[in-house]
Amino acid sequence: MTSDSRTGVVVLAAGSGQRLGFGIPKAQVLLGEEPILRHALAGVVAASVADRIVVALPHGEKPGPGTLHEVVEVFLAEHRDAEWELSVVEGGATRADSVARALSALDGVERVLVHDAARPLVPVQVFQRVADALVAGARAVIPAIPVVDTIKQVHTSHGADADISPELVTGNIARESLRAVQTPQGFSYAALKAAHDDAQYLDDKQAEAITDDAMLLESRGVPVHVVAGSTYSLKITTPVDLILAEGLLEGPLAGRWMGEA
Ligand SMILES: Nc1ccn([C@@H]2O[C@H](COP(=O)(O)OP(=O)(O)OP(=O)(O)O)[C@@H](O)[C@H]2O)c(=O)n1
Ligand SMILES: C[C@](O)(CO)[C@H](O)COP(=O)(O)O
Repeated sequence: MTSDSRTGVVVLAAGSGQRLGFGIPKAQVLLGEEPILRHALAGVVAASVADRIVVALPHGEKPGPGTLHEVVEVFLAEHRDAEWELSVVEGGATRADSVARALSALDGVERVLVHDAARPLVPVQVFQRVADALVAGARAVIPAIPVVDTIKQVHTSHGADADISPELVTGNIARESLRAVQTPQGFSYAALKAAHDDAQYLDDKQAEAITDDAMLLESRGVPVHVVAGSTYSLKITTPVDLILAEGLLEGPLAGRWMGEA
């Protein structure tokens, strides 16, 4: 445990996985031989940062064989003697709704990590870097990695050029200061809860623009600290991500790779 005060971890598994396209909730899709959610829970537990874990499951899912509820029940049964507590909540219509519902079930913790089950291979070191930064005093901390591609700004071309291609370049953005942001994102519980409570009053367009939790804190003037993420923390969004994740599960290039995950 990183500290003696209580840390909660929210595991978001309530998404439908439209872009993955398996016709079942994404967290239920097998990665190797186990559902994505099971990998995510194993990662959280291996990092030893959680006193309490709350898993957001798809809205309307009833417990039963072949469900994510069952994945959680089996995981719990295998960790009967664990020191952490684990509970489930029904997720909401959007990621932010699911976070808000899970936060309500975590009242009493001092710090909270919000993690996408869709990032099932996050190394324990990343969880620990985030948790350690919170213990060191950060109210908000996110893991991120440098952007490797050249980044250009484009505009949808409506002129004659639209016959040639659908977009025109309007500028370049220096990538040195850009970061691709991952989860788990860590927060003071009180700060994140207050931000989510206020976010209820955003209109649909504003709510749609909020794609991570840190944005809510940034808009309230809370400094958001960045720690090193990992290429292993990729988000499974489309089928190619699942192929990449299965490759990572098999191991780092069969021993030929000498880098840090
Ligand atoms: N209503 C929602 C929507 C998303 N999520 C979670 O938020 C994370 C990031 O979402 P994303 O990758 O976009 O997942 P989906 O919403 O399932 O994907 P899609 O948009 O392709 O349907 C995932 O772990 C997902 O389960 C959630 O808990 N509740
Ligand atoms: C929170 C997140 O994982 C950070 O990269 C990401 O923004 C969530 O992705 P979504 O597809 O927009 O839900």
